[in-house]
Amino acid sequence: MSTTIDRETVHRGAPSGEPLLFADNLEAGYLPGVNILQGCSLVLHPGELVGIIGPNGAGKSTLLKALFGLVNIRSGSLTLEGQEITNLRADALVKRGVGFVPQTNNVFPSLTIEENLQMGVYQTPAKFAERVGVVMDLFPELGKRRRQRAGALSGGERQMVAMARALMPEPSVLLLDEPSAGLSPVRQDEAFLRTRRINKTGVSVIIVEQNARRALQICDRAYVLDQGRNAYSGPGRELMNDPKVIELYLGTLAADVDAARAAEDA
Ligand SMILES: Nc1ncnc2c1ncn2[C@@H]1O[C@H](COP(=O)(O)OP(=O)(O)OP(=O)(O)O)[C@@H](O)[C@H]1O
Repeated sequence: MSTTIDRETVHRGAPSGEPLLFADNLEAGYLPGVNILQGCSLVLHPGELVGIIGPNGAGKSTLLKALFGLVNIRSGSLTLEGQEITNLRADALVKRGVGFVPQTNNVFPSLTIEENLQMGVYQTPAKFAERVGVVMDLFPELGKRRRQRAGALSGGERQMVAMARALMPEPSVLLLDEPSAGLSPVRQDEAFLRTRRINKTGVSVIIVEQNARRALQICDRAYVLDQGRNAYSGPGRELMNDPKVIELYLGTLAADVDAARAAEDA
């Protein structure tokens, strides 16, 4: 395993102290001999909301899946509270307090909302009664519809069920894969606000997002990935205003700014 990474550069703006989750120089991929992650690193400190942004195919979702044991890590290491968890299976990670919300197929459509939440604590069913109230407080919209099948819900509602299910076992770390994908602009805003609200309850969050501008607005810090490597990192608002990041990765933001300036000048 290479240890040549300049931690200061790769994790710019990160708090000092022991990270909750530390991915160090990960190499990972799907096909033999083809690495999608080519030395990615990331730290998440307690209470942080950290974003992963970057162009299509940069490896953002692959990094998240590697953190959750769904893609084999070939080199590098992953620790949770200082304990080695590299390549632990997803069910073992859930037991240790890691939750994951996939981008698609993230609910059991034939089950009711309540049954979906029960699946979230299938390893510790006795926790259901205690946790369901806490989670429903975060998603009051779901409380009124507990007996409705998840398959009959809108995309935004399914996203809520998926987040609620992942929160049922009381994770310390929540991994979210593009929670705004496929939602209308209003629903996207709600998904970002909800993510922030979950984070404020004390859950540390890593969010992968295509909508880089909105992600940077809510994140404490973010990593920009490019071709399976760390390209930039820093506080969300700082990255939003970094000309290099705008030019290379926030094309839409640059276009928005240009359009706004043009409108002001007209
Ligand atoms: N199951 C898979 N099998 C083989 N290759 C895959 C698989 N999933 C993703 N890839 C490849 O891995 C690379 C990175 O994909 P990934 O989904 O991690 O990127 P991303 O940054 O999340 O992109 P996007 O924003 O488009 O979702 C791509 O070249 C993709 O084709």
